Amino acid sequence: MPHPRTRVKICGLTRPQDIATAASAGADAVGFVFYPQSSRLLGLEQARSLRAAVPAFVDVVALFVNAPRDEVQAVIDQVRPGLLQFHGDEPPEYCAGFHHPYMRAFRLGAPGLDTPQGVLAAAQQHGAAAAWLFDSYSPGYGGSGKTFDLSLLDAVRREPGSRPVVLAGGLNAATVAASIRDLRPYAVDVSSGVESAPGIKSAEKIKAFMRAVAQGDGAVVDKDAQTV
Ligand SMILES: O=C(O)c1ccccc1NCC(=O)[C@H](O)[C@H](O)COP(=O)(O)O
Repeated sequence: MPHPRTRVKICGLTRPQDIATAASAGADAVGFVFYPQSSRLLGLEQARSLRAAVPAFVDVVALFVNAPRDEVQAVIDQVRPGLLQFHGDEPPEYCAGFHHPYMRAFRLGAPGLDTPQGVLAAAQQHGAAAAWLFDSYSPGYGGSGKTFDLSLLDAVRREPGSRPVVLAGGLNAATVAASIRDLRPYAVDVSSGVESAPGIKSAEKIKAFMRAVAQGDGAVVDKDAQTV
């Protein structure tokens, strides 16, 4: 059975032309960052305007870090993301409380997330999530371009009840195909690796990244179709 196509989310978009490039290159989702300390931060009006530039069949993911509930709700109401991404220390009840599909991010290498069993235990608390996103630990929470040791996902990969795995953290066109071959994630997520400057995406890097994902998918066609 063929390996299902790896989905791609491109995160941290701030310009309509980058959304157009991502969509025409085949990205499945674009990420809008609502973390005030981020260089990719969007205001509500800017996000509404960018949302209007997202074509049909491309999902919008709204990313938060420990945000007040009313800020998340305002984005849900006004930007209409298909998926929320919680990238901080949000507990399960908070994440589920919006009654909106969400993805919980885990920053691997942080205390408690530095062993495969610790990672699995943390992720299993979020069994209601639509997906689990695994990123590298960085003091600034995410979008750092840092990688993590993939063996930290060993217990998650062996666990039959796992949620779909989104691989993030330092991916780029030179590395993503090998990561797909090794891990076979449901989706990959990239930000820094397709940028020319923070928040400014490079059309060439986006296209190269999408080509490399297709190469990674092609390399696993004849193997066991199991994905995480
Ligand atoms: O992009 C940010 O500035 C950001 C800030 C706070 C939390 C998360 C953030 N970004 C997350 C992402 O862009 C991706 O989900 C992921 O971390 C991949 O980033 P990168 O390593 O830069 O490819």
